[in-house]
Amino acid sequence: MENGAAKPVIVAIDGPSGTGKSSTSKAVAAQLGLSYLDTGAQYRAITWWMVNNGIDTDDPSAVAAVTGKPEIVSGTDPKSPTITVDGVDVAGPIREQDVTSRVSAVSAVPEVRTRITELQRTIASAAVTGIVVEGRDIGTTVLPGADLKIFLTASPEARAARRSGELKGADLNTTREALIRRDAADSGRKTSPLAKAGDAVEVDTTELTLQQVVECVVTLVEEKRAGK
Ligand SMILES: Nc1ncnc2c1ncn2[C@@H]1O[C@H](COP(=O)(O)OP(=O)(O)O)[C@@H](O)[C@H]1O
Ligand SMILES: Nc1ccn([C@@H]2O[C@H](COP(=O)(O)OP(=O)(O)O)[C@@H](O)[C@H]2O)c(=O)n1
Repeated sequence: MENGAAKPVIVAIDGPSGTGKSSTSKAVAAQLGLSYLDTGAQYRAITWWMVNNGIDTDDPSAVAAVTGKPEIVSGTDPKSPTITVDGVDVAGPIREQDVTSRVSAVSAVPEVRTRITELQRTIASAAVTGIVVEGRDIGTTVLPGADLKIFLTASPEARAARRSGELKGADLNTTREALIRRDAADSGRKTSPLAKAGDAVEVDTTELTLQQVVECVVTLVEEKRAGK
């Protein structure tokens, strides 16, 4: 590139809930001076809008009909990522139970996926130094040409324990069941299911600390940049 500027690096991190995608992606992006995009937050944001506007989230045609209405804006600084819907900060409300229980149904609607995927590609192509994008279908569908693809896994027990730790007072078994149900819905849908790309590096985080996972991914990015 001109002026010796490095080519932007695109990192795709996929995997089921509680495997450490968000924490790993933010830390890797911050450490390497890259942007960061939480695509799950975008699906949660559109779901929040549907719930707030009385749309029946179990009716795919009702969801499809209004998919273009909300304006979703993601701030991509890994040190303070933001998400707004029609100018309203929804970072808190999108983590609430009513959104979590409906997001898989909304995100399975093809019109929703087309719209959010376009948004994701626009954000990724604008990242000057590069970006870490985390989700379910980034390596397979959104950015199949990513420089590095990571697929994080962890046992359901470890993932449920991590999530229960966040949701104060939540019962471990209930959290585990809800998490397994959401994984099944996300993996089983027709359009862009949760899946490992053929060329993704799989990292099982069950026995690793967050710091170890971050170091592993940073090393892989640096190796890619060095052309190894
Ligand atoms: N390797 C790890 N070991 C222990 N806890 C972890 C690890 N990775 C992430 N966590 C914790 O687990 C929870 C879920 O992590 P998160 O990054 O939100 O996962 P995801 O984005 O895949 O759902 C967070 O509280 C996070 O601090
Ligand atoms: N690229 C993506 C990211 C999330 N999603 C959907 O959005 C939901 C919420 O994603 P998330 O990353 O916030 O979920 P957690 O793993 O943080 O609980 C997932 O369960 C999927 O239904 C998706 O379909 N595709």
